[in-house]
Amino acid sequence: MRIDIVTIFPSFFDVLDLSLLGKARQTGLIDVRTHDLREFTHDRHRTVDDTPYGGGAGMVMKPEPWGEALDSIVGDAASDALLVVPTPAGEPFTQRVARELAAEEHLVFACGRYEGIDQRVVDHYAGRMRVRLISLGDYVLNGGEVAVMAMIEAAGRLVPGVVGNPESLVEESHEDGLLEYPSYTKPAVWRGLEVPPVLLSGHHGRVAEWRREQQVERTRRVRPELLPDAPEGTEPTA
Ligand SMILES: CN1CCCC[C@@H]1Cn1ccc2ccc(-c3n[nH]c(N)c3C#N)cc21
Repeated sequence: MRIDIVTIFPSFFDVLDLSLLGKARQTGLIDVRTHDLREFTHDRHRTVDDTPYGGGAGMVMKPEPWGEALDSIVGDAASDALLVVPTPAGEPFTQRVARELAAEEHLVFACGRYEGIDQRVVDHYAGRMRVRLISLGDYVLNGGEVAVMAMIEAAGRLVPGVVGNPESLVEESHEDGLLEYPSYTKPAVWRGLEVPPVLLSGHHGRVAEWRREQQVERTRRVRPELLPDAPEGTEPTA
């Protein structure tokens, strides 16, 4: 998988050199390239924003630098790459969307700032490649970088070979539609708190049954709307 990120804060993504994704980069499983949008400006001040047509507060990101930056990545014709634009106005980012991104050969992320990117950028590239507007959640960030970091981590870890033990991906929250069960490790008693005895029983069947029950109970308490039989409009009971 190749990932290109266009941003005015390229160093924000230096952290991707660490941990699992760092190893995936070193082994060539994931090729991550950052591009400084200001490198595609031509004025002395390296301007990337301007006042909004129609008035209003804030600034809007100019289309010209974006066009030059994205053309430098996908060329000036049709492309099989997927352009992902993080925005509060996008489709919700879920584990299903993470799986869809993980299946892509080439992802291009456009990190906006200010009030966002001139709409014509999305409209222009929608004519030559697939474009998805995706929201990290129902709250407002100052730009797309945090969202892109989360999307890259959530999708990158699903790329075959990135996580050592693929089995560990199966029993995670949201992977099977339910929240994950509680986990414990040594010591068996800590500050008077004991590990649930079934986990010390060595009976794999009972452990599996207990873990499933914990998943359902936790999901019903915290995110009942995720339960397969949840009626429309279900609210958390926690
Ligand atoms: C604050 N400012 C005026 C209101 C509109 C947003 C703008 C800031 N901003 C600029 C580019 C940009 C991209 C993503 C997000 C974003 N916020 N919340 C999410 N779940 C996001 C995603 N994914 C925010 C962004």
